[in-house]
Amino acid sequence: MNDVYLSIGTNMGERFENLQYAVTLLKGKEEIEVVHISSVYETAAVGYTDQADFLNIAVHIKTSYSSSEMLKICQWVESELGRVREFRWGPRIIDLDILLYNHENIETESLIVPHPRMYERAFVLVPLIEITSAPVGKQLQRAHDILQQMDCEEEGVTLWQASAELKMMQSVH
Ligand SMILES: Nc1ncnc2c1ncn2[C@@H]1O[C@H](COP(=O)(O)OP(=O)(O)OP(=O)(O)O)[C@@H](O)[C@H]1O
Ligand SMILES: Nc1nc2c(c(=O)[nH]1)N=C(CO)CN2
Repeated sequence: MNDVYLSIGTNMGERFENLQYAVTLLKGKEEIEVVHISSVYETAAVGYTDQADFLNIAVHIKTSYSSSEMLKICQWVESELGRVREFRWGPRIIDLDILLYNHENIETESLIVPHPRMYERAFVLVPLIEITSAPVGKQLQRAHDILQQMDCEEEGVTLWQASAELKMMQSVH
């Protein structure tokens, strides 16, 4: 089984329901076990800043899918929620990014892992580190070290809901 960390973000429509639906779709796949879901964080938009705040979570899954299959699953979830690609870093009903796939470094035309911008994004690092009690491996240790230097409030990341409802959806409660 492969250990995979995903980042999920949304800033359109019913944001919490969007997160719930995305996790439900992942859980519905026989090849995916949802091990941990972070609390929900409200985060100021990064990149293109003239848009609504996001809700962000990180999810740890175990899966037999390869990394390229996992990318397809993420894109399938996005399309099931009706995501329309408008412009880079623009508003979105849902966005699933693969942060880490085991300890692998992957670089293909369609997939780069670790996610190339994850280490500069507090909205990724805060939920990610929350669900990794011991940062095992170089990549998580780096995420942990960078986060220690960040001022989360200044970065616009605040706890929105330590969501029991979402936590109920993970296999370890
Ligand atoms: N680790 C990754 N996770 C998800 N998509 C990736 C990854 N690496 C490369 N991609 C590619 O990035 C493409 C664009 O993704 P997307 O439109 O979600 O970008 P974005 O979310 O707007 O920006 P960002 O990549 O900065 O998060 C996808 O079609 C996918 O092939
Ligand atoms: N706060 C926040 N900002 C973003 C996000 C996101 O999920 N949260 N996703 C982006 C593209 O991946 C660009 N900017």
